[in-house]
Order: sequence, then structure tokens, then C-alpha cells
Amino acid sequence: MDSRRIGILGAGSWGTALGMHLSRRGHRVRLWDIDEKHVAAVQADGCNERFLPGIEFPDRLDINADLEQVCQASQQLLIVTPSHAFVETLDRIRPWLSVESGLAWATKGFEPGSARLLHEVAREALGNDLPLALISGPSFAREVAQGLPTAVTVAASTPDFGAAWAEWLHGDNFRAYYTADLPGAELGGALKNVLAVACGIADGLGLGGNTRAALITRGLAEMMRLGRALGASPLTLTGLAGVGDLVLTCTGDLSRNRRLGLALAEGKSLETAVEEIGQVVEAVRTAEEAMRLARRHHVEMPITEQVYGILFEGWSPSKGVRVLMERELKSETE
Ligand SMILES: NC(=O)c1ccc[n+]([C@@H]2O[C@H](COP(=O)([O-])OP(=O)(O)OC[C@H]3O[C@@H](n4cnc5c(N)ncnc54)[C@H](O)[C@@H]3O)[C@@H](O)[C@H]2O)c1
Ligand SMILES: O=P(O)(O)OC[C@H](O)CO
Repeated sequence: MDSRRIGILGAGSWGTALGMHLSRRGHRVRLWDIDEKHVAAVQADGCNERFLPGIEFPDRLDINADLEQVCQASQQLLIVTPSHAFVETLDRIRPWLSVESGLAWATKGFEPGSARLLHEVAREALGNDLPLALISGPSFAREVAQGLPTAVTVAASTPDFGAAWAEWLHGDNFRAYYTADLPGAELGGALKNVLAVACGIADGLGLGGNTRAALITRGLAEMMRLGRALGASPLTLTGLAGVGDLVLTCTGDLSRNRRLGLALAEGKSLETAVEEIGQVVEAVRTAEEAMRLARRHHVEMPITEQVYGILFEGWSPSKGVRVLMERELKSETE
């Protein structure tokens, strides 16, 4: 296997888990994080106690607060910050990006304020020649860090770059499929977070399995409608980056977005719930951006709209369910 020197920007749970996996695959991996105290703690502990407690770092993985050192030492750069930090991280690492290195990321979300997909942001910032790739799909960080079987999608702007990232990732209980559909892989990874909040709310209210299945399925219909407007392939949305991640996040209690829904159903405020979770909960920003896109493209997204209303307009979770149930009769495939 072609072993690479990889720099990962963002040493939260997902950046660290991907770093662990890639170093087990034989790559030399350097993590960087903006939080210097966090970096110092990881260096002292030999593991990421804050986000992945109890899982020791393998050989060939270390962490550094010096961005220049990490970027200079790396052949490939992978951004794994929350979506709100994507653009500033891109700007920081721009001096070390080239057509040979390309750029990859595993962030899920939109650019806050514009609702642009991250590949659109990267394309505008870096031009058309630099290869881009993103990693998406059903992948809880803790399970990847533990080496449990996982399958993801790598979407890339060129077949060579997609195949290269898939090969660097693939192996050691980790399958990577590749596709050219960047909008599909990005939309699936972003929108599923909002739908997971809806499922968390429904489960927290004790509404049962029928409701959960209905939310997942009709949530997929929302994804498909917006996907059609943005040029995503339905095949991607029924693959790992769509249905796969939707099912995982809507049903798995490791999901921070699902746990936000459970906390809201208990009557906790958004601020308290997010603070208690203590990690990024992408649905909060994504709900806002998804509604912006729905309005811009005249796409009906009633579940997303209810989640938005509950998060930002003070709508009650139980009323949200009633509104969805009382919508007018329509064809399932509309
Ligand atoms: N955790 C998972 O299971 C998982 C899986 C797949 C995708 N993702 C996605 O990966 C992204 C990162 O999530 P996470 O779970 O690692 O979050 P996290 O909350 O575990 O950690 C976030 C990390 O980002 C760092 N950070 C914050 N602002 C930064 C900035 N301006 N510059 C650089 N670093 C900054 C923080 O210091 C922290 O270390 C999200 O978009 C998430 O949806 C997460
Ligand atoms: O914990 P969540 O809800 O951010 O989900 C993590 C991953 O995106 C699951 O694929």
C-alpha cells in the first residue's frame, strides 16, 4: 500500500478516530487542533481523553499545536473541524495546498450564512484545478476508533483522487466506496443531522417505532427533493452517505444530534442540551441553512421546518408532531 504523510486539522472525536484508523493502516499521521490546552492534554495522556476516553493512540500518530509544522510535514491534508470552522481552516492551510496534495475533508454541514456546500466553498477558494475529496457515510467516531467494521463513501472531483483516498482509507475493518457525486454525499451527511433531531424528539416523547420509521422515510423524501434541486444523484442518497448515515444517526444513541432531540423532548432548552452534550451538534446550524436552501429552491421540507421551529422559534415538540400528522393528504411519490 502507498503509505502517506497525512495532516489532520481538527482533533475532536472524528479527526482523532480517522487519525487512529489511518495510522493503523500504516500512514504517518499528525493531528492539529486550534485548542492548545486540548493538544497539550492529548500529548500528556497519549490518548484523546476528552472525546475518545480510554482508547490509546497507535504508533505513527501524534498531535501538535503548530499548524505550520503539521502542514509542512504532510503530503495530504484532511480537514475535520466543525462546519463553522471549515472556511477559516481552509484559509489557514491554503499556503500548503497544491494540485499534487489536493484537499480532503470529513466535515458534515453547510457554510453558515450562505448554505453553500463545502465543495462549492472549496472550489471558489482554491480554483478548478485542485482535486477535492470528502469522506461521508455512517461512521460513529468511537466505533471507528475501536476498530469496529465501518463503510463510508469518498466523493471526489476526479476519479484518481477519489480512488487514492479510498485506497488510503480502505482496509483494517474499514471499507471505502468512491463516487463523483459531491453534492449527493455532502447533502446526505448534512441533512441527516436535522432528521436525527426529529427522531430523538419523537423517541423522547415515547411515540414508538412506527413514528421513527415514518420520520426516517419521509426525511429521505425531503433529502431526495432538495437533492434533485441541487443536482445530487438519488443513488448516492440511497447509499451510505444518505440512507446509511440517516439510519445510523436517527437510531444510534451515540449520535449527538439524536441526543439533542431526546433532551429537547425532556423539556431542556437548546442551550442547556448543547452544553450538556459538550461536542459539536451540527444540526443546529444545518437546520438554519437547510431552511434557507428549501426556501431558495421552493422545496417542501416539513420535518426540517418543524425541527427549525422547535430549535429557533420556541415551537413545542409535541405540537410539531401534530402539525406533521395533520398535513393534507398527498401522493407518496410527490
Ligand atoms: N464524531 C463523529 O462520530 C463524526 C463522524 C462523522 C463526521 N463527523 C463530522 O466531523 C466534524 C467534526 O466533528 P467532531 O465530532 O470531531 O467534533 P468534536 O466536537 O468532537 O470536536 C471538534 C473539534 O474541533 C476543534 N475546533 C473547533 N473550532 C476549531 C477551529 N476554528 N479550528 C480548528 N479546530 C477547531 C475543537 O477544538 C475540537 O477539538 C463535524 O462536521 C461532524 O459532523 C463527526
Ligand atoms: O454524533 P452525530 O449525530 O454528529 O453523528 C456522527 C456521524 O455523523 C455519524 O455518521
